[in-house]
Amino acid sequence: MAKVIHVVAAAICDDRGQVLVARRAQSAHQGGLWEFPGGKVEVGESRETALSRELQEELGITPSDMRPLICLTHHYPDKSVCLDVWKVSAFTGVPEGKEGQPLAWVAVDSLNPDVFPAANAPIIKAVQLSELIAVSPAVATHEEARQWLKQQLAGSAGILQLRLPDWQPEQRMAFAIEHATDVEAAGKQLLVNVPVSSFRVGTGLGLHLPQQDLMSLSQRPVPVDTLFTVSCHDIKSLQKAEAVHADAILLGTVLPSASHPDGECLGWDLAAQMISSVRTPVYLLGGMNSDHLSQAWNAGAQGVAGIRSFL
Ligand SMILES: Nc1nc2c([nH]c(=O)n2[C@@H]2O[C@H](COP(=O)(O)OP(=O)(O)OP(=O)(O)O)[C@@H](O)[C@H]2O)c(=O)[nH]1
Ligand SMILES: [Mg+2]
Repeated sequence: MAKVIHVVAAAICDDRGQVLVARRAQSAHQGGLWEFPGGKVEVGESRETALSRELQEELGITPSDMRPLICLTHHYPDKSVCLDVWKVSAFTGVPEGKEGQPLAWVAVDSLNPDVFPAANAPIIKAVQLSELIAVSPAVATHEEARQWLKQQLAGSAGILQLRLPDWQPEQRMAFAIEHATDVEAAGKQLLVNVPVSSFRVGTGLGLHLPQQDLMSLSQRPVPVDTLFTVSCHDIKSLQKAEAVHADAILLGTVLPSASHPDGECLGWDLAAQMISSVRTPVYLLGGMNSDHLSQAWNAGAQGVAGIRSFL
C-alpha cells in the first residue's frame, strides 16, 4: 500500500462559536473544496512545529493555544492521508489568505460536510461536539433526576446523557421529552439511553445505545440530524460503531471508578491504541473527570464522559 502522508491541520475557533476555513485552490488535490488550514509534516518536524509553520505560511498567524482534536486516516483513490487536526483557541497575527485562498469564519453548527473533502466528516463532528459528557447517576425518583439535570444545566458538560437504569424506557423517554427544551435553551444536547424501539425522532433528543444494542444494529437507527452515540468496550464494537455511522463513541472502562471499582480496565495505552483504530470521535469513560482532559486529548480522544465527575 502507498505511504500514508502525515498532514497537520487546525480548527481555529473564536469565542463566538465560529471556525476559520479556507478554500483549496482549484488545481490542488481536492481542489475547490473548503478545508481546515494546514499541510504536510516535513521530515524531522514535530506535529506542533509543523502546524505553526503551516499556519504562518498559509495565514500569517502563530498559534499560542493549541491541543489535539482528532486524528484519522483516509484513503483517497490517488493518495492516503493521516489528518492530525488540532484545535487552536488563541493565536497572534491577523489571518489572511497568504496563497490567495479565500477565508471564511463559519458558525460551527452550520459547517456543511458536503463542501469539504470526504475525509472531513468526522473532523466536522469533532469540531461541533462538546469535550465533556455528563452521564446521569442511577437515581430512583423524578425529583432526584430533576435535581441532577438542573445542576448539569449550569455545569460545564455540553452533552448530558440520561441513563436512569432503574426506570422503564418509556419513563426515561417521557422525562427526557419533558426537559428537552430546557436543555436546548441552555445550549446543551440531551441524549437518552433507551432501546431503538422506545426512541422517538423529532423530539430534539439524541439517542445513546449500550454496546449490546449497538451490536444488533444493521444500520444507523436515526437520521443524520439526530445525535447518535454508543458505548463500546472492545475492538469489535468499535468497528460496528463505525459501520453504523455513530456520531461519537464512549469507550471504557479506562480506569477503575466508583461504579466499577475492581473490574478489568483498559488503561491509557490500550485506550489510545483503540482510539487510533477508528475515525469517529471517542470519549473516554471510567474513572474520568475534567482533570483527565489533557491526557485524554493526548491519547487521541474527543474528551471524557463521567457519572459522578461533573457534579
Ligand atoms: N490542509 C488540509 N488538508 C486536507 C483536509 N482534508 C483533506 O482531505 N486534506 C488532504 O490532506 C492533504 C493536505 O495537503 P495540503 O495540500 O494542505 O498540503 P500542503 O499545505 O503541504 O501543500 P503543498 O503540497 O502545496 O505544499 C491534501 O491531500 C488534502 O486533500 C483539510 O481539512 N485540511
Ligand atoms: Mg495546505
